[in-house]
Amino acid sequence: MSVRVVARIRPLLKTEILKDVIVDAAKSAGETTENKSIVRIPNPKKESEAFSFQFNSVYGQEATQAQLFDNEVAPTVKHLFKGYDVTLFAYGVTGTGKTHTMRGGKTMADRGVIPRLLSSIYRRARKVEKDSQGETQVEVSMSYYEIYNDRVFDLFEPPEKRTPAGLPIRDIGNGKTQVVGLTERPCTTLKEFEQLYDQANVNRSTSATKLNAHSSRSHAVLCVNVTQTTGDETRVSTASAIDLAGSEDNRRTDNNKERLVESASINKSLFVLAQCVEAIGRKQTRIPYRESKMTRILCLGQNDGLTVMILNLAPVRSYHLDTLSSLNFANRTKKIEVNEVENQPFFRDAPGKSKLEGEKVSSFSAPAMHRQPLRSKVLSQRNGLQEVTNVPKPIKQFSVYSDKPKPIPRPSNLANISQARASGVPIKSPKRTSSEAVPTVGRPSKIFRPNETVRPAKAADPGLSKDAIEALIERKVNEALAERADQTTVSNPDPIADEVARRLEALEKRVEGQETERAEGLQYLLMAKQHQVRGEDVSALKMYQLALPHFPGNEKLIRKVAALQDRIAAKKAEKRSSAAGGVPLPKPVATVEEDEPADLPAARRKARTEDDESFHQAQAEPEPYAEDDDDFVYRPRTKIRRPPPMKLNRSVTAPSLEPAVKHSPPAYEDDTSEDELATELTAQTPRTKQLLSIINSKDVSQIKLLKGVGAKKAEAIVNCLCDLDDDARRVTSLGQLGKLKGVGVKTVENMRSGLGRMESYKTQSGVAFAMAGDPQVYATTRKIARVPLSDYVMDGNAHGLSGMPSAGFTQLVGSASEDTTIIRLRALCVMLQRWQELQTVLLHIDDRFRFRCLLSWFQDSTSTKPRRITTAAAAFLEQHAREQYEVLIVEDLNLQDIMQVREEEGMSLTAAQLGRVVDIDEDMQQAAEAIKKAHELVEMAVAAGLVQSEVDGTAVEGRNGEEREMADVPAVVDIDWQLQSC
Ligand SMILES: Nc1ncnc2c1ncn2[C@@H]1O[C@H](COP(=O)(O)OP(=O)(O)OP(=O)(O)O)[C@@H](O)[C@H]1O
Repeated sequence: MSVRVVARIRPLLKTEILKDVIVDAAKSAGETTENKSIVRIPNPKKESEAFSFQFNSVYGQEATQAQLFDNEVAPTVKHLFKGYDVTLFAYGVTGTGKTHTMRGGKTMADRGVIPRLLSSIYRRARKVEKDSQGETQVEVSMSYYEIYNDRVFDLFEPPEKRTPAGLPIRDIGNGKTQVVGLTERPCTTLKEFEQLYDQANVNRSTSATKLNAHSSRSHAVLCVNVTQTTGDETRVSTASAIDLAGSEDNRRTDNNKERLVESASINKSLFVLAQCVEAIGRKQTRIPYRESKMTRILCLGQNDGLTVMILNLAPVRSYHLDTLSSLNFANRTKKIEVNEVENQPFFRDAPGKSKLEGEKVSSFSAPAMHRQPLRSKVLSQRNGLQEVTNVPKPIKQFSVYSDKPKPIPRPSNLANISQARASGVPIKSPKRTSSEAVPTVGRPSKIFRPNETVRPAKAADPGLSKDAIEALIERKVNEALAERADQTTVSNPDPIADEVARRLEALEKRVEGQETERAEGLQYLLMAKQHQVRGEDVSALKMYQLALPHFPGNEKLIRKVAALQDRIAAKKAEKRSSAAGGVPLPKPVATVEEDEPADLPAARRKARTEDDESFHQAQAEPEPYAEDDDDFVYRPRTKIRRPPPMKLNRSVTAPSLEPAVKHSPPAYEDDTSEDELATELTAQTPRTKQLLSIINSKDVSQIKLLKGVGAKKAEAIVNCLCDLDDDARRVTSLGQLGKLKGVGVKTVENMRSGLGRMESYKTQSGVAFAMAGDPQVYATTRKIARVPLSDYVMDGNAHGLSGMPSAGFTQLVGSASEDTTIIRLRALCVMLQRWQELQTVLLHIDDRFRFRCLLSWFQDSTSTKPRRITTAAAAFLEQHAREQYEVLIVEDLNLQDIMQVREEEGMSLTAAQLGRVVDIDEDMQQAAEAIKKAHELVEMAVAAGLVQSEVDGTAVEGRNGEEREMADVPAVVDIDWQLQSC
């Protein structure tokens, strides 16, 4: 079933006047009832013409809250009680009435969808209980959180209690995600709900903007869990009501810096949502839902349920283009097919079936957000869907009518587009040319993202990629076989086979289960630490206890828990005795961290506050949950403080081989053990892991490819490893590696720096980290940029560079001068290297003039910049400009030039040319084969050990591990060289 899309046109506000109204609701031809299903809006280029968009229902200005609820939401409640999940979400530009629709006002008539929904749920719950004569019991609980600046915050927690990094989300398999550490509140009556809901809404981030006095600055997600229990059978279903923040055009909002930051984040997430919807519409295999927390969490209709999208529209001219853009989005959304799958009841005693039990185990009181990513409909598991299909069926095909219908020439190329535009024919969903084809044919920004069939999505496998697992298993088998071959007596071959089987089993178990468990444990640890820093010992203890099962038998952790328990007990006793006027008890020796006494001298308290703040800040910077929660790495405090810029490079990306504690004297006695604990428990970085696995492969041909290691040294290393005792034949840390004969600290650093320098993009935030291993490039870039480093390393946002444009963008690209803009962009381009991030930056350029100069700069093939980015950026700018500034494209841009560049570069791509010529051609179908072949060859080259694949698969290092020029890292590096090698 498709997502049900209903549009609602809000009434005029006091500041708006009737003559500005341009949007209205109309009946579709042949409609006999009062129902309206068409939104009409004039063509911005030709007012006499109107576009008509058809949806499931359309509510005009006069529509009441009750009408909307009764017609669109009330019918879903009975399905909720049948076990289907229901998702309702409001989408629209800022100030169009989303919050009014979802939350509404305080009077009975003004109440929005959410209070009405709850009221309806309670009513139905009572009915179900009554009808079953008390045999069925219904419990209602809820969780409520917001996604603010791409971080998840529990709205039941006051803002001052929030951790800057927000709550982590993690994948829990099957494409579902879970918000870890979310509060779930039972609410038995409507009154109780209202209290909780109102209280939580106070915590929601709202601010006044020019377009809305109470603008929501976050996406708010309310999950209402309905649990029906009949005897041993329990059925849980969830209604999610989502009030998305509205996109906003910053030229109209006059936003200040803080609002701009929020706005950037909102716009980005909505853009990603649009991309997801588009990707689904195009049936692409890769849906970019991981690029924003909102899309990661949200799925339209939780995919397995009913989904209603309420499209909020403003009726007036000032929103004209925004309204068109929303209508186009809704148009695409409507075509998304979702599965309607009933949540199966489970039986309390049946092990492994309990959804509730599962939740209890996996997330302490955490109501899980079980959602799936946006995806195309696969196969419906049509369990008892009869009821659901009774919901009024959406109209199958969305159509746009024009009052004066004209044949719309489908532009086959850019010239046609110009023609079409010149003739005034609307192009609502402009056909992308090459830029569109990029994702379709798997022109991934990370070119070594393996072929789906070869190496499935990394996301599903937080610890090791499937290839790595395969390789590991193969290596294990080989090791075992080699050991067997080494044996002089083959007296007992069976035990060896058993041994291999056991080891493989253990390995599989570790890879499949324990890696995930460990990541979860680490998350608890991090949260514990955060609580502890805030002096919340009880919560910290709870987190440590939750972490315990993930690190069974870890003595330090056990000691930590015991110390905290002692300390809490001592505190209680102290409180009691001071309440009784007695002498305070002495504190236990094994305290973890001193609580801040009330009478602490002000200066000291300040120092500590600052310390804590910097800690929080430091935590927020590398964003341990950032971007890819699966690759979670708990970074001990000593390592994530931001050192001065130049030194930062070395200290962060090239971790010293010395123990972490040496770097920073512990503030408290126990902090040392904290860090040691963390060090002990944490995995090495992916780069270190990769290095160690190469060393442990004992494969001379692989080892000799490491930077600074020739054939001789490689042999020496392997000999040295083979000389070790059986047990110690593996190197498990950089320290151990450095101690091998002939390998010093410097060699290790060399080896490591030769591997995947792009790694820093993935795990750290900010451009500074991108510059990490290479101070020279960093210095040059700074020089080019002529802006202070601080502008680049702004706020350590979860998505690294995506934080940068939001916070520092106005300084960077906001300059009025064309030259400065380009110089800065050039610097950014050199630094970013990754299309994804650059795209985010470009998105913030909503100015015709800059669009034009940027586009021409990107098209200028003589300037030094990565070709991959150049072509992609040019295509992107074109596309974006086309949507936003159609006229600009037609009038101002030299399309012939673009065509020529493409023709020269892209038309006859071959695998061998890919190294130099990348991307964007008019006919990607042709190129697709070549690209696919090239990828396969690269895979082969990597597998054959001829080249080293980077950790995150972004680029490939040369044979000698030498660094590529920063400005010259194309999507496929030296493919022709690799081909020769192959
Ligand atoms: N159907 C309606 N009837 C009466 N007033 C409405 C209606 N819809 C919206 N409004 C008014 O319009 C203004 C903006 O609405 P609202 O705050 O709900 O917009 P929004 O889309 O949630 O904006 P943002 O995305 O900025 O949060 C408010 O003053 C609200 O009361």
